[in-house]
Amino acid sequence: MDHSDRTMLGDKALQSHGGEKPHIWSSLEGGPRIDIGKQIFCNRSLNMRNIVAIGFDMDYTLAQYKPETFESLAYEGTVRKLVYDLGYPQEMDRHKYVKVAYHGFRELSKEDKVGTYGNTFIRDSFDEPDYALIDTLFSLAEAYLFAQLVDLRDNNPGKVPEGADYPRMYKDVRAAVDLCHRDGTLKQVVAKDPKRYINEDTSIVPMLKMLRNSGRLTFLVTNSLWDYTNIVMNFLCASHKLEGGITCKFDWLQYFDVVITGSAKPGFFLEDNRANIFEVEPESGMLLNNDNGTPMPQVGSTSPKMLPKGLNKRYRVFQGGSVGHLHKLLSIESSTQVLYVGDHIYGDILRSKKVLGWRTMLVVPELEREVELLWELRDTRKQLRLLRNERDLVEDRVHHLKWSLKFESLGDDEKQNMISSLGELESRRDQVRLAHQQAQGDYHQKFHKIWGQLMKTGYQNSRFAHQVERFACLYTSQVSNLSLYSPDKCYRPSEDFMPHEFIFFPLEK
Ligand SMILES: Nc1nc2c(ncn2[C@@H]2O[C@H](COP(=O)(O)O)[C@@H](O)[C@H]2O)c(=O)[nH]1
Ligand SMILES: [Mg+2]
Repeated sequence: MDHSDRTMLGDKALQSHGGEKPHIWSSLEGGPRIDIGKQIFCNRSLNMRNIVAIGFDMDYTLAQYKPETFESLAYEGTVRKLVYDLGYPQEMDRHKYVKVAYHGFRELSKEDKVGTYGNTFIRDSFDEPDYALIDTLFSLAEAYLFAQLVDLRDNNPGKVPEGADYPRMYKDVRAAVDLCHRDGTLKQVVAKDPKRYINEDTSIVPMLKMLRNSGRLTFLVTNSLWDYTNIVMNFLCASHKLEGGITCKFDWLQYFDVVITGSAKPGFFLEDNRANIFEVEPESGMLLNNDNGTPMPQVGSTSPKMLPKGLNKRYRVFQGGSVGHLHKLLSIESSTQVLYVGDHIYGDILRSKKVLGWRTMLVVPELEREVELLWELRDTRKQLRLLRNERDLVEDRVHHLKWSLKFESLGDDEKQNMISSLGELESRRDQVRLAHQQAQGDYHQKFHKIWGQLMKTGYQNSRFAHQVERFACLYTSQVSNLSLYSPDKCYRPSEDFMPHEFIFFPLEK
């Protein structure tokens, strides 16, 4: 590994977020070298000095679920509901992949793809209700199961319940997944053994402490309800202490000025949302009426019900409400003073940015490997560009020869020479085209066997990348990457390039 490799990749050994000694910016070892997979990327300038409050989503942002256990839990829970409540058969093959242009597990031919989706590249038109968006990791089990049912219906139509066409099957899967999230199928099991389902991240507490020491307010806004939130946050913020035998049920609340559970995002971000807000009594989970965050007496009582003794009143937990309540509780004067970190481009990022004007940071766990691979495959990319340039060059020469043969008055010898050159060039063009296609396919498969690069569709940015660019001011692979940067950092976007400017750049080094 040469020096530039070390600079780009940083020192992994120093940055183990799951390890005992988290490496954060404010520690003595903290500094400018950051592993590329853990860097924070910037779409729009963001000066952290202007940020007064930093908020976090919980599920798949602070809490990263383990795919090998959590996704199986979601998948199996959903299958049980489909089989026992909705009459679907039990046998469904598990070990295949799906892709948008697949029908079940059958890849659509080019013609079928055009027939189904049209041949234009309209990134924004694939919206609900005609399309289902798989844009949160929670949706994976659902997408996989639906593909299995499509296969089952095509191959064994008699085995799916009568009248179950594709739309109905999707609705059934959706309903079963939804129920799994509401009736305890997932949460009861995770709550019993969080360590089995959620990654430990010992950087979270130091990150929150650093942000708070820098004078920032911190808050949590999650769609999960209080009982589950308390279990997950206890695990994330106190698991190492719990192992020492200390039970610290609400200690984690000290890291947040306000906690809002059951927030019903994205509706939460609408300023005209009239949802009621309730204060949660942490011990009992009881909901207390309040007036815009101010405690009020319950009917039959003359004084507001106070939280249990010993629980610092400064730490406040709520359920429901809207962004208006939150701004009031935190004394936020302008939306641009708030940075919100979430994993769901639609539920967390799009509305909060577009409607409200909050600054946003999207967490994309797949990005870590994607960025590392981009770095590892830089020579391959250079080869691809060379092949592409060669293909263009040969194609241009073929066109030119064909034109000359058609329109120039040529002597017999000259014409013969041109015809044989044309033959050679056409065969070279076919070779280069094939080599380019194969190299391009191999390159994409390095990222994901079926999907290829997350942020690309061929040479263009994917729909997901397009949304990230539009709505996420910052994006990164893990929430705790924030701990690797100064809390006063001024994030600046990279320079924009138009296609004509690439003429002047040498191929990547
Ligand atoms: N009722 C449903 N709940 C769902 C579904 N998918 C996810 N979820 C739940 O939402 C929250 C997400 O919390 P956040 O911290 O990311 O805001 C979590 O409790 C999930 O269980 C669904 O399809 N239906
Ligand atoms: Mg989330």
